[in-house]
Amino acid sequence: MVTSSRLPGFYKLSPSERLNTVLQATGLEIGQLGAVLPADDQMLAIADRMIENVIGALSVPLAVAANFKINGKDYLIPMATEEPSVVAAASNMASVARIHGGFHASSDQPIMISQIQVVGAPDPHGARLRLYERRRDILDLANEQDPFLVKLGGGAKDIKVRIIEAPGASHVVLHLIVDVRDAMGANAVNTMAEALAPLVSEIAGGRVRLRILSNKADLRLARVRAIYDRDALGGEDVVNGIIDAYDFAVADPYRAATHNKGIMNGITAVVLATGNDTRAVEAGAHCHAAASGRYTSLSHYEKDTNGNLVGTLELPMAVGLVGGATKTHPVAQASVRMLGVESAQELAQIITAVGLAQNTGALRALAAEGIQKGHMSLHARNVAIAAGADGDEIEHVAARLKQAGNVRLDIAQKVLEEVRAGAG
Ligand SMILES: CC(C)(COP(=O)([O-])OP(=O)([O-])OC[C@H]1O[C@@H](n2cnc3c(N)ncnc32)[C@H](O)[C@@H]1OP(=O)([O-])[O-])[C@@H](O)C(=O)NCCC(=O)NCCSC(=O)C[C@@](C)(O)CC(=O)[O-]
Ligand SMILES: NC(=O)C1=CN([C@@H]2O[C@H](COP(=O)(O)OP(=O)(O)OC[C@H]3O[C@@H](n4cnc5c(N)ncnc54)[C@H](OP(=O)(O)O)[C@@H]3O)[C@@H](O)[C@H]2O)C=CC1
Repeated sequence: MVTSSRLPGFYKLSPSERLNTVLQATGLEIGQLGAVLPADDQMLAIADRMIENVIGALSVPLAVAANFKINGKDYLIPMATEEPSVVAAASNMASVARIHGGFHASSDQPIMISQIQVVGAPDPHGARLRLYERRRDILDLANEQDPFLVKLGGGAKDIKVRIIEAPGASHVVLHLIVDVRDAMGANAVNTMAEALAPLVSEIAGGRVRLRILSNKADLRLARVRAIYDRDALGGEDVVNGIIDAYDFAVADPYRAATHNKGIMNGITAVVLATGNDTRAVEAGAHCHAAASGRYTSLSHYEKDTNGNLVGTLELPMAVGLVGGATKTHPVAQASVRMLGVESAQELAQIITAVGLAQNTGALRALAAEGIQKGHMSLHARNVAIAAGADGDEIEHVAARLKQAGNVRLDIAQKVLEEVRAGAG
C-alpha cells in the first residue's frame, strides 16, 4: 500500500533520492527493491539523462543471431528480448535461407510524413487548393528549420493535402513529406510542422491543431525475400504446412495477430537493441497490416518451381542511426557498431530480414513438431527460476522438465523439492 502517490518535485531529485522516496512511500526495504539498481553507476547516470523520474534500469538480455546473409553481406545481428527461443529460431531460419543465397532486401528512401491538422476552415476544398498553390513557400519555410538535413540531401520534399471528414466537421490535413536521411525523423519533422503552423493557418483560413508525424510510415517501406530450401525445412509436407498456416493468417484476423506477433518478435528485438523506437515501428507495422481495411498477414508465402518456400515481407520501417537512444545508449551504439551499417535504409533492411526469418521459424515449428517442443525446452530455465531454483539447481531442474516433456511451474516446484531433498 502506497502512503501517497502525490510526489511534488519528485522529478527534481537524484535517482537515489527518488529510490529512498519510493521506499518510504511503499514501506518496502532496500533488499526488496534494490534489484532496480544497475551494477554500474554510469548506467544509472545515463538512464537518468534519457528519461524522467529514473530510479534504476531494467536490463534485458542482448543476444546475437547468427547465420544472416543479406544482399550478399554477412551480419551478426544484435537482438534484445526477454523471450526464449526467438534468437534460436531466427538463427535457424537464417541458416536455411543461406542455402539459396540468403535474404534479398530493398527499401524506399527514408521519407516520413508530418501531419498538420486545420480545423474550422470555412471552405475546406478551397483551402486545400490554396495550400497547393503555396507549396514552394511551405517547403522553403520547412527547410529553413533544418539546414543540416538539407545539406545531407534530405529535407521537406513535397506536400499532400487531404480533407478528412470527421463527425460534424471537415478537417484540412496537410502532409509534409520529408526525407529524414539517417534519422528516424520524428523530432526533425515535428519541428518543421510546428514552424509551419502559422503559415498553414493563414493560407487555409482555419485554426491549426495537431502538428505531429504519422507513424503510418508507408512512404518508407522495407522489403525482403528469401528462398527456403524445401529439404532443409523438413520436406514437402512442412512447406505445405507453412503455406496452410499463411493462408489461415491471410483469412483470419485472430490468426493474423499471432502470425504478425511472430514477425515482431524479431523486429522489435533488433529495433530495441539498436536504441530505436519500438512503439513507432510496431504502430507502423500493425497499421500496414490493416491497410486494405481488414487486418491480415504482413508476410506472404508461396512455392517456387522446385518446391522450395518463397517468403516475402514488406512493411514500414522508421528506424534511424543518429537520433533518440541510438546515440545516447552505449549498448545501442555497440549494437550498431556490431552490425557495421552505413545508413538507416541498410538497418531497415536488416530488421525486415530478421522479421521474415522469425516468422518462418515459428511457422516451420508450428507446421512440423509444434511450438512447444523447441520453445518450451528453451523456456524451461525460466520456469525453473520462477519455481525458485538457484545456481546449479536451474540447469538441473530445467533438464528434468525437458526430460519429462512437461515444462510447468507446479512440476518445476516438485522437481526442485526433490533436488533439494537429494532425490533429484
Ligand atoms: C528452437 C529451434 C530453433 C530448435 O530447432 P531444432 O531443429 O531442434 O534445432 P537444431 O538443434 O537442429 O539447430 C538448428 C539451428 O537452430 C539454431 N539453434 C538451435 N538451438 C539453439 C539454441 N539453443 N540457441 C541458439 N540457437 C539455436 C542454430 O542456428 C542451429 O544451427 P547450428 O548452430 O547448430 O548450426 C526450433 O524449435 C524453433 O525454431 N522453434 C520455434 C521457436 C519460436 O518461434 N519462438 C518464438 C516464440 S513463440 C511466439 O511468440 C510466436 C508464435 C509461435 O506464436 C508466432 C506464430 O504463432 O506464428
Ligand atoms: N510518434 C512518434 O513516433 C514520436 C517519436 N519521437 C521520438 O523521436 C526520436 C527520433 O527523432 P529524430 O528526428 O530521428 O531524432 P533527432 O532529432 O535526435 O535526430 C535527427 C536530427 O539529427 C541530425 N542529423 C545528424 N546527422 C544526420 C543524418 N545523417 N541524417 C539525418 N539527420 C541527421 C539532424 O538535425 P540537426 O540539423 O539539428 O543536426 C536531424 O534533424 C525518437 O526518440 C522517437 O522515440 C518523438 C515524438 C513522436
